[in-house]
Amino acid sequence: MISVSAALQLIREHCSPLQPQKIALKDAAGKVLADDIIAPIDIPAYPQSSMDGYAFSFAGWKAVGDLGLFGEIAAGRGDKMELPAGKAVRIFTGAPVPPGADTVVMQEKCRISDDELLIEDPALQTGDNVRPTGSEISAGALALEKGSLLTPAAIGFLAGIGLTDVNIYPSPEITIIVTGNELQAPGEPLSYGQVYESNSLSLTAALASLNIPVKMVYRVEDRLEALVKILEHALENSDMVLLTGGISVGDYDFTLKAALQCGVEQVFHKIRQKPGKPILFGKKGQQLVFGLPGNPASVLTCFYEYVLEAISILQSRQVKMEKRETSLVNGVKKPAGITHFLKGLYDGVSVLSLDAQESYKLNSFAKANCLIKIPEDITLCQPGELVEIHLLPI
Ligand SMILES: Nc1nc2c(c(=O)[nH]1)N[C@H]1C(S)=C(S)[C@@H](COP(=O)(O)OP(=O)(O)OC[C@H]3O[C@@H](n4cnc5c(N)ncnc54)[C@H](O)[C@@H]3O)O[C@H]1N2
Ligand code: MOO
Repeated sequence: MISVSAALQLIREHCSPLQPQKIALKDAAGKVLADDIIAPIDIPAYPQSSMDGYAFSFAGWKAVGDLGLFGEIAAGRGDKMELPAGKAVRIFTGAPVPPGADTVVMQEKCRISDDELLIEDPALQTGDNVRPTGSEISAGALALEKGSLLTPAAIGFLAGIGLTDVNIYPSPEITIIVTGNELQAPGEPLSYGQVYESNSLSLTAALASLNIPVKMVYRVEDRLEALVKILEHALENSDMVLLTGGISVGDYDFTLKAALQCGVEQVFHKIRQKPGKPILFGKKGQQLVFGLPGNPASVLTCFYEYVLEAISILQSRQVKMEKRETSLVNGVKKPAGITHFLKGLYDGVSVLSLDAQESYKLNSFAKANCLIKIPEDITLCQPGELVEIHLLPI
């Protein structure tokens, strides 16, 4: 059995980023940029009016007073007009401000009299209501850094500088295998000795919150040959396989055996922690295998504490939980030599360790917003003591 920190270190040593892929920008929402993006052109590409009104030379206006009118420029006008001195041109939002003009007055702040523009905007200054060329971004400047998350705004920004595709770190292809003869699908009647299968749903939901679709979910009975067959198939098609159940010492626990039989190299098995003690982490080539202990709270705790660490590396993005120090509302006791991860409720000031911490219960986990980490050597935490919490990414 190894410590929590040794397990995390081994995960870091055995994971590496997935190969970047070029994809269409329209499909890139939620992905992570694998390259710096340099703006290919100035945006705006021309001085652009930000108002409906009139464009003119500010210095010219100050010199001559009222301005004569000279045509109009609507957004999208492609021919470049030159504005004669002493003139103002009718202009609309988004339209190019022509050479010879440097300022736009809003139409609400001027009036036309005898074909002349009378500007009634005492606060107006040179350059007002004009978006200068390159003022969003100039050609050659860093538009978005490698590692940035492609949010809707980031996608719009990159489209706005003319990009059609981007290099991203792909989402890992993840297959879930749940094991157990006792598992019954929710919605079906529950016979004696059966439990409703929930691990694949909680894991799928946890991955969905990271924008990672699950490639496939398999349900396998407690039979070595059956598990080997499915695991072999999953390994051929996945970057990561998450198994749940069958990783302890029972006669029907076949996860470790099946993994070894499939050529998976065991990196570690068992961490000095509760819940989730018998977790397995292994590797076959570049493919990662987590054998998560079947108890539903063990599955999720191990997912948050360890699988997130691996996904962060595969995708070159931080999806790990935010850590904070805060004071504990209620005291907790535990034996030495084992790290505990307790379901907690953090209100921004202090954290309450919830009831129902057993690993077969999700009742308290369903209400928790963090895990409280009580280190190996601590046996007693008094109310008011500082503890480390890991905020759940929910
Ligand atoms: N003699 C020992 N027994 C056990 C030990 C031990 O050290 N010595 N460790 C215990 C600990 S700690 C854990 S954690 C569990 C892990 O067991 P497995 O990974 O082999 O999991 P299973 O036995 O298959 O299942 C455990 C539990 O979870 C329920 N389960 C399983 N899969 C699902 C699912 N998909 N959805 C909902 N519930 C599921 C299953 O019915 C069991 O109740 O081992 C202890 N035993
Ligand atoms: O390590 Mo287990 O998850 O406590 O029941």
